[in-house]
Amino acid sequence: MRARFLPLLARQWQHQGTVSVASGYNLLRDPRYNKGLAFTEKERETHYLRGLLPPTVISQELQERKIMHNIRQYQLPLQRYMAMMDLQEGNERLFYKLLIDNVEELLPIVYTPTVGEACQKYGSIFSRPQGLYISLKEKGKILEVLKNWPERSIQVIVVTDGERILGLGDLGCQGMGIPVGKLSLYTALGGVRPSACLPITLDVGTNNEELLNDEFYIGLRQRRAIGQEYADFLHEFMAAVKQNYGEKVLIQFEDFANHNAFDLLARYGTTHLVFNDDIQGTASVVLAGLVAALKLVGGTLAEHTYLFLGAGEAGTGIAELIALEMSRQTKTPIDECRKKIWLVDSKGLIVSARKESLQHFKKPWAHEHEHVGNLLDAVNAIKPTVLIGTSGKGQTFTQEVVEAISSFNEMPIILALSNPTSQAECTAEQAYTWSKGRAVFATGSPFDPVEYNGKIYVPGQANNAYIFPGFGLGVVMSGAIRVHDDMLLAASEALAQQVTQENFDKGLIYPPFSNIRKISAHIAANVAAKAYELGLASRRPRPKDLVKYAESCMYSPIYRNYR
Ligand SMILES: O=C([O-])CC(=O)C(=O)O
Ligand SMILES: [Mg+2]
Repeated sequence: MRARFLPLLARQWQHQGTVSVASGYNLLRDPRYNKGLAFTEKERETHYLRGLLPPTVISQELQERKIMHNIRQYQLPLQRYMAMMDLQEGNERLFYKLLIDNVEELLPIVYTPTVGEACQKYGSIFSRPQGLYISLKEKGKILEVLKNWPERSIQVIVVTDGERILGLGDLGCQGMGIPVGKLSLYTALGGVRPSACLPITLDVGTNNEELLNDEFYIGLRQRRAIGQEYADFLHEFMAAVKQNYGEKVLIQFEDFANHNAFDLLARYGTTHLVFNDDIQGTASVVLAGLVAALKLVGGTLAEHTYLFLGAGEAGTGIAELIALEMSRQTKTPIDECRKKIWLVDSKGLIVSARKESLQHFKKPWAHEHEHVGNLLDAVNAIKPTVLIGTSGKGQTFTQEVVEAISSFNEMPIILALSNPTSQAECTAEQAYTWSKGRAVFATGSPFDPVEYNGKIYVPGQANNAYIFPGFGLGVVMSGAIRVHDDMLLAASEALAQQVTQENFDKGLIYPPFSNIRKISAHIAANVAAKAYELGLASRRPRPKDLVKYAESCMYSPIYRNYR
């Protein structure tokens, strides 16, 4: 049997202390090593593939052209999503090659918005499981479950409990599409090795009646665990992760509901390497966009007035990072800076009279003001220069709202951040039309360029996908043991620096995704530099050129030659 080992596999398995046999047939079914028709004659000979493949040998480039051609034949985004997932499960390198080379076309398929629809229909489209499912059934055995995952050296975990998937609400166990999608971006956009990425869904039940009654639902059929039961389960999970993977695994919390997200970040921020993408990643990307937007609109951060619709993770996270940066720039206490930022929630403007009844994460934003019941009145009362939507509810920036903010701003900055597309506060077309082409506009989900009065307007995509892959790479490559707010500011600064004059000329406040690997390398380098500066980096010695080092760490999807 010895001759049947793949040298590459044999080495890795020996390292893990296991001995397995990769015969030619199994090799074709191992997504990590499969190359399909791109196996060379020599490889087919040495790795027992003769007869298992048709005679033709083709290049990875031709495979790529073929798959793109096939994917474009599908009319429905969900079909394209399923084709991409099949490819990921069949030929991992080809999947990443495709995603990297066609990032602008494929991002909306494997990620927002299509991934949202995929989660909603996950039970029906489910074919091969991806990621690790840890349900309440595994309580007391979470460490054992982690050990069932085939990889040992994990660098990044993205974990959800499915309670607030994008702006779509509680999708229970079917939220798995999100960690899978986020980690695909960690690899494609940030260059973290796929084998070092672990998507996890914690199934603590769901309160989504439709799913509970759906015969195809894949999760536990019970209502959500809450209170102590929830806290204990999460605690077991967090402890097991640290025990199994050590201190330097980055745990990204994703799409948890507000009532858990802030507490989890606070509780584990001092003992684990944790990052909440919806609070911190979104904040970092939006701050970068604002800093860039100031070059178009003028003024400093502190000279602007901000109004948010939505006071959850994204809203308060962004608000806090803006205030932090403002405080730094002006050397003013952060409390003072917060006064430039106003938030509206479902009960109206957040004002001091409401303070007692507010959830703790909203309290810092309760300023002196009379009661204002809705967004339009708040816009007229506060007269913001920047309007940011983070409520998860679509079509809430109405024509009146956009016209109002455009009436007292030459160039209002309007960010409609809620995802997916159906939940966007307004569309790109609405923003440009209602502001008469004057808005500096970006959205969370992708929107096509819009023609208005004979001019083309290109909306930017203010999505945390710009930040978390590079941020994660920076954390991992420096061996950081904790996340610090200054590292988020460093990521933000690096992203803002990547916006070119050519982008500004098109009204863009973010660079295009086509350059994302280069952008990620700069973000990673800036984040790592900050981690070293703060004494949080454990990788010694510090590489001299961090951008070069980041680039050298990045995974390449080009096929390897097997001896
Ligand atoms: O996934 C995305 O597109 C951005 C995000 O984190 C969210 O909306 O929760
Ligand atoms: Mg999210």
